[in-house]
Amino acid sequence: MSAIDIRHLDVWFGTGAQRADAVKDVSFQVADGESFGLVGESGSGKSTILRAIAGLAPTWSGEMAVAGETLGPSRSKDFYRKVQMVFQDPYASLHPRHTVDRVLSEAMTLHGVPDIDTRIGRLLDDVGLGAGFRFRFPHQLSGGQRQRVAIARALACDPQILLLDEPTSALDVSVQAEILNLLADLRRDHDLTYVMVSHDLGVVGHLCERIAVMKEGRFVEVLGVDEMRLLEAQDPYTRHLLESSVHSVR
Ligand SMILES: Nc1ncnc2c1ncn2[C@@H]1O[C@H](COP(=O)(O)OP(=O)(O)OP(=O)(O)O)[C@@H](O)[C@H]1O
Repeated sequence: MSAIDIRHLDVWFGTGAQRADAVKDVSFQVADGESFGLVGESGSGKSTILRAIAGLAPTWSGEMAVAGETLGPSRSKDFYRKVQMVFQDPYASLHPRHTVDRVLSEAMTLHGVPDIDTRIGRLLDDVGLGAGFRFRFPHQLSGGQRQRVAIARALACDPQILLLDEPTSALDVSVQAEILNLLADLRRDHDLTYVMVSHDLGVVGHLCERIAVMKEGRFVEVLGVDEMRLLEAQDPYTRHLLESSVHSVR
């Protein structure tokens, strides 16, 4: 069974004359352990797809089956253990007055994870920080270290799927590659499935096996990362996108 199976997804905001159709008739499947990328220009609907999966888009239609659950208007508590989101901006996604210890223990307490103490140490090792970071506050961390904490929080309850929304675009270029390598290692070591949004074809090419190119709410084309590297796109819009970022995809 696919980790993610989405059919004919429409997502819209507002009603009547105010209605904005953000995602239009999008279908895709992501296999267990696969990494699937969403790319396209700003406003094309990439983040809205992640938000719809996570239950953060109020109005949608179509069918979504994710982590073994057929999704309706609400999500089960266990869904939020199995499916975790990592956001672009670790500055905004961490509470400024909560220590790393508190950030990591809160979700585990909520989901009844046993032996939280030992687990926090292991999580900090897994994301390359180590126990010395346990009682630090976000303002005592660099941008890359904060994103490592956000990733550790996402991993805390042993999820199956990570929804990654531009996870490196707020970081210095020198740090971006470190975080991408970390995400690649974690996927392998924790048997994770990823859906990742990025503006940057190089980033997606580094981490994903397949990518969907989006424009104005629709999928223009889904292609494998090898086709992407060889610039073998069928659709003119995809070809234009690839050719304009040829240095980053090869
Ligand atoms: N809460 C909202 N209310 C109204 N319109 C919204 C809302 N969120 C998103 N939209 C609209 O939905 C469309 C898709 O937005 P979305 O953020 O998914 O695009 P994106 O491809 O992720 O863009 P970016 O790369 O800039 O984040 C845009 O036209 C956006 O203005």
